[in-house]
Amino acid sequence: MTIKTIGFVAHDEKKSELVGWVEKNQAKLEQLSILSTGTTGGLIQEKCPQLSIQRLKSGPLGGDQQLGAAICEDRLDAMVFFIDPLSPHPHDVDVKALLRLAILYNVPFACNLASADALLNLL
Ligand SMILES: O=C(CO)COP(=O)(O)O
Repeated sequence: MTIKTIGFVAHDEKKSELVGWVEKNQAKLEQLSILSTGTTGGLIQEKCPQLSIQRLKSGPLGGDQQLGAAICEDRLDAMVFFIDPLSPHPHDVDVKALLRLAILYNVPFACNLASADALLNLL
């Protein structure tokens, strides 16, 4: 499996965890094109200006659906989505739809630190 493009998403309570993980692994991630929901992508870009990040809409405004479309169109090879399991989200249906498409299209995705570390081994 060749991973050229990766998606990054995190719910608010998980954003600092994801930004820290990307910072720690940026040397490996620099070789990839990155798609990210708007707010998550902005925070990552601030800390890691050398990464090439295409920022989509914010998640609640359609960013999760844009990532889903990228999966359907074969434009996303892997995804790290740090989900907050303890808070309700108004766009929960979008989150579910994105995960459903990742499963359907056999796109590897990681939803916590341990699985994100494992995903890195595919790069
Ligand atoms: O809500 C999100 C994922 O469901 C993330 O969107 P943002 O990165 O724009 O906050």
